[in-house]
Amino acid sequence: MIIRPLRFKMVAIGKCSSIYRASLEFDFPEPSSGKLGLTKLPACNYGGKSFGFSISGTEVKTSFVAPLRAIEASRTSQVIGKAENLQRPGCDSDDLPTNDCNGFSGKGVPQMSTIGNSTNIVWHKCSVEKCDREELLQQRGCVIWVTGLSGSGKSTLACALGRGLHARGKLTYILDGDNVRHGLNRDLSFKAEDRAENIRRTGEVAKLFADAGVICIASLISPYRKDRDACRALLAEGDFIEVFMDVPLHVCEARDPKGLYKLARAGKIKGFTGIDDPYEPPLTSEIVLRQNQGLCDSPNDLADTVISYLDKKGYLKA
Ligand SMILES: Nc1ncnc2c1ncn2[C@@H]1O[C@H](COP(=O)(O)OS(=O)(=O)O)[C@@H](OP(=O)(O)O)[C@H]1O
Ligand SMILES: Nc1ncnc2c1ncn2[C@@H]1O[C@H](COP(=O)(O)OP(=O)(O)O)[C@@H](O)[C@H]1O
Repeated sequence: MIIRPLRFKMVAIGKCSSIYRASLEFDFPEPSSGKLGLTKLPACNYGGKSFGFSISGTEVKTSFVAPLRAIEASRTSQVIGKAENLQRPGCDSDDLPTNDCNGFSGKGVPQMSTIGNSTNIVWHKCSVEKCDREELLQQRGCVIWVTGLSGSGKSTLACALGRGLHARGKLTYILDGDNVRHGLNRDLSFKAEDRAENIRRTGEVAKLFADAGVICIASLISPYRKDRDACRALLAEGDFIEVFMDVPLHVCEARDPKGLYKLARAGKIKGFTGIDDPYEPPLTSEIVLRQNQGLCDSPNDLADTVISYLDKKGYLKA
């Protein structure tokens, strides 16, 4: 196995003055077998099998198996509220889309909606839908939302998970808090309302990836329960899988790979999560990854836990 060095470069992006572009990778030794190998990192306190976890949550619906309908038709419909309220013609039944190519059904004027500041908008629906994309990809789109303190191992898990799923032929995409703040969210700071907007935007993007059929891995501190729950509410039941990196503050602070805790303790960074800004731990995560007796599993073992969950819930097939 090859472990590439962990590299961090501190940069100032928009209002964020101390975020890092992270680059870390673990190469898995057994890609052909599709089985993850154990990774033991020197200088990391892994301790073999002693990282505990628990899995909870309700059974997800069975996957849609409708054939791909490459029909050049489209339709419009009004959509308000949660994704589970969306009509899914062509997915859950043999109904074909009934609207014509101009996007109107001929049954009257389409209903307009007002969403936020957008007035007079109409949802435009296409006949190639999520289930069709999932059929192509042979997987089910979902969002794995990794939350935890800075230094708890979110990015490391996200990378290990991305590699593990990639080795199994699954399409993933990582939305890492640090990285998303380099572009889409470069205008946001770390004050509460900006963190909320950071989570909201990332949640919406993650939802689009899931709709594309991709297994989207979002790794952000996402310290406020309300914001995480709002992201959950964007997705259909079961499609939002919250992974809580339940690593105590003193462990994260001891790791301090970017030196941020040190700066926060010295008062040089204000409003740092866990120091002088709150972190609200999840109450009902699907997966909790926690240390046991001060030791934890390797990132690959942790990724295996998540992959087993996805497999059990049917996300690794269409
Ligand atoms: N004030 C403050 N509080 C917490 N974190 C800070 C802060 N300032 C900069 N950083 C760096 O930004 C990374 C967290 O970004 P996120 O987008 O995940 O944060 S949040 O979800 O909006 O709270 C976080 O990266 P991770 O260590 O990967 O979590 C930090 O490196
Ligand atoms: N399972 C683990 N056990 C021990 N150390 C880990 C583990 N996962 C990550 N680390 C180390 O902890 C530090 C923080 O990891 P990172 O993934 O950057 O956390 P986060 O993204 O939550 O800030 C890094 O030095 C990393 O090597």
